[in-house]
Amino acid sequence: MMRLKKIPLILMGCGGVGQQLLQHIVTCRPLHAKHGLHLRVLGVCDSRSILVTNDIFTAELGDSSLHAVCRVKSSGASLSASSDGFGGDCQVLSDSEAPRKVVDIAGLLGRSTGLVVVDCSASPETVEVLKDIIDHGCCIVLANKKPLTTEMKDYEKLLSNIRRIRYESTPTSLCWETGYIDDVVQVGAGLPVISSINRVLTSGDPISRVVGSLSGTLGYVMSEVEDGKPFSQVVRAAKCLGYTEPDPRDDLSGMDVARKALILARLLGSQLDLSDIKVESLYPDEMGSTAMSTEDFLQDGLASLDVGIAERIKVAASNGCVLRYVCVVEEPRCQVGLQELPKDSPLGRLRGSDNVVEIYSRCYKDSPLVIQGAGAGNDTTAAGVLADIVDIQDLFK
Ligand SMILES: NC(=O)C1=CN([C@@H]2O[C@H](COP(=O)(O)OP(=O)(O)OC[C@H]3O[C@@H](n4cnc5c(N)ncnc54)[C@H](OP(=O)(O)O)[C@@H]3O)[C@@H](O)[C@H]2O)C=CC1
Ligand SMILES: N[C@@H](CC=O)C(=O)O
Repeated sequence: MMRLKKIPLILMGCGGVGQQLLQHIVTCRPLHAKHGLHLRVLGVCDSRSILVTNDIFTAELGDSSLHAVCRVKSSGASLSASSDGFGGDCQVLSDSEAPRKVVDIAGLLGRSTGLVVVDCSASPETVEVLKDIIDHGCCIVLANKKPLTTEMKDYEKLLSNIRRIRYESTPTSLCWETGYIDDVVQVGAGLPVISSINRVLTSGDPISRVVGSLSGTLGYVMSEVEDGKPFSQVVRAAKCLGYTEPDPRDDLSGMDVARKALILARLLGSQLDLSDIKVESLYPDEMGSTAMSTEDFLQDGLASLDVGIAERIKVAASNGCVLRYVCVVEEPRCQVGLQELPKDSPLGRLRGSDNVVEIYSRCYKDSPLVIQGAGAGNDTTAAGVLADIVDIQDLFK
């Protein structure tokens, strides 16, 4: 019988994307087994706790425990509130014990069996854990953009020891690996953005400009409002479809796109910080997170934006154009905001939550390298994250 290669894994963040990832892992068991692979989930964290197997060396959370995690989290409860329902050989640790446990496990497994820590949270706080665990030689796979878009020194730390980066996604789902076995780093998931950028760069072809529509939410919102639907209604629909960030203001403020732009700019060698990026917000400061809750924003605030957005779209249409939220990375400039674009341009033709990225270089000067495809959604994102994990299997014995 074929020996299964086992990849130990801890998941941080078990919301829309994290739950879908657990479901994909369970569903893909037979497929992975056929390829001699088994993903051994040792622990799952939410914002307050970790559910972890009692024996990290030989045991794992069984599939019935993973299903139970999904049931608990989709009901909105905390893992810590449901400690009895996960089966026998595991425990729930809460508060500061949870991140400490992840780092402890990384210390025990990083340089023996290896360990992948997957960040499917939307939290800026995980960066501290991630910096510690890469020191232990672990791999990290990120759906969360925040760890790569904090201070430059954090970014440099996370990318220390990089020999290779691959990126296969909406520029969001990233896979990192450092220090383990081969000092290799990979980034990846669905659309081949970073791997394409890297191929261009390593061939000595300097990239002068990257332009794209990188928000599934804003792409969907703009094309639906063009079709006559109210802005507030389509933003709520985008949230239900799993396109938006947990607080959709992260999308509507342009900050989520700015983070993607920053990841691309840093990949091209720029030393920019988030505050250096010119960002256009689609709502006023008075509707920010310090002024109102997400629920109030969705229920009451959003509707006040309907008329203004519809008017801007009408003006664009009268010029034969559509509105697209565009990201431009062109040293020393990096900016994100709405632009009026011809309907038949690559960005103007985009519909729904698709993303498109155009890469301009010496070789791709007049005719850019164009990468396009589905840009948001829990299923697509989780599938990309899973592909990233499987992609680094050669780093495990
Ligand atoms: N949806 C999409 O199309 C895409 C999403 N992404 C990214 O995926 C990430 C997850 O998105 P989504 O699933 O929608 O978000 P959710 O808000 O649904 O889930 C976030 C999860 O992270 C947990 N969490 C919060 N803080 C921490 C922490 N410090 N440590 C561990 N876990 C924590 C939350 O816990 P609790 O349940 O206790 O609140 C929750 O389980 C985001 O960063 C997003 O940008 C990337 C590409 C596409
Ligand atoms: N909220 C994001 C999800 C992926 O990063 C988007 O809409 O693109």
